[in-house]
Amino acid sequence: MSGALIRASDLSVRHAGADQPVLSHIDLRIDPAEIVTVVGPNGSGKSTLVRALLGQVKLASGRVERLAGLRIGYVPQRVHIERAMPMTVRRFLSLPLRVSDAQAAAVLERTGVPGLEGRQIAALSGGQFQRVLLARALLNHPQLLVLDEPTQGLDQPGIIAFYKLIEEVRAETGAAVLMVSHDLLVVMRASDRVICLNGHICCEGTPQVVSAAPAYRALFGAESQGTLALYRHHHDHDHDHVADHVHGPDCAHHHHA
Ligand SMILES: Nc1ncnc2c1ncn2[C@@H]1O[C@H](COP(=O)(O)OP(=O)(O)OP(=O)(O)O)[C@@H](O)[C@H]1O
Repeated sequence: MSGALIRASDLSVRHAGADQPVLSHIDLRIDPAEIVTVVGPNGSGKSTLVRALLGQVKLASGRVERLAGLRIGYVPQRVHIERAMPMTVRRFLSLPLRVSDAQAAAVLERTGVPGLEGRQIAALSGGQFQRVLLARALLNHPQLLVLDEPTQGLDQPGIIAFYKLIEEVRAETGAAVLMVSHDLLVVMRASDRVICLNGHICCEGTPQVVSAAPAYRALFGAESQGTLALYRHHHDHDHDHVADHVHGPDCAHHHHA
C-alpha cells in the first residue's frame, strides 16, 4: 500500500442486468490528507466508484485495498429520506454511534452550526443540513472523509463556504477527503487532485492539468470553457487579501503582514 489509505487496481464493476460495465479498469489511490474530487457527467459511475472503494459493491474484476482499521466518515448522496424523518439534530448525531452532549456541541461548532442540537432535521436549511451531515461524519475522527455530492442544492455562496470548511477540516484533522461533485468551477479550487470519470478515468491530475485536458473539455463542453481562465484568475496572485483561512501543511502561498 506504500502509505495509501485506499488503493484500487484494475477495478471494474458491472451492475446486474447491464450489458456494459459501469466502471472499467480503474486504478487509483488516496493518500493521507489529500483532497481528491471525482467529476464526471450524470451516470458516469461516480457514486458506484465511491461505493466500490468502500467495499459496498461487488467487483467484476480487480481489487480494492484499504489500510487496516481505516476510519472512514461517509456521507452518501441519497440522504433525503433521513432528512424527512422527525428527529432532532442531537439525536441524529447519536445515530449510529452514541456521543456525549459535549462531543455533539463541539462538532457542531467545528462545522459552523453551533447550537442546533434541539432543532428538527426537517426544519434545517440545505446548508445547515449539509453541515450537520459533515458533523456526524466527523464524529469517529475519520482518516478519510467521503462526501458524495455534498453541495447538492446549495447556492453558489453556500457551495464556496462549504468547500472552505472542508479545507479547514483537512488542515485541522489531517483527514483525506474524497468528494464527488458537479460544481466544477468551485471544486477545482478546493482539490489537490481531480479525477475525471466517464466509466473509466479520462484524465486526472492537479485541477490546472485536468481543466486544460482535451478529455475533460470534450466531456464537459461549454461548461468547461471558463474553468481554466477562472482557475488562473484565482491562483495567479498572492492571497494577501484573503482573511481568516487556515493553512494546510502544503500551503503554497504567503500572507503579507
Ligand atoms: N444498483 C444498481 N443496479 C443497476 N444499475 C445501477 C445501480 N446503481 C447505479 N446503476 C447505474 O449505473 C450507472 C452509473 O451510476 P452512478 O450512480 O454510479 O453514476 P453517477 O456518476 O454517480 O451519476 P449521477 O451524477 O447522476 O449521480 C447509471 O447508469 C445507473 O443507472
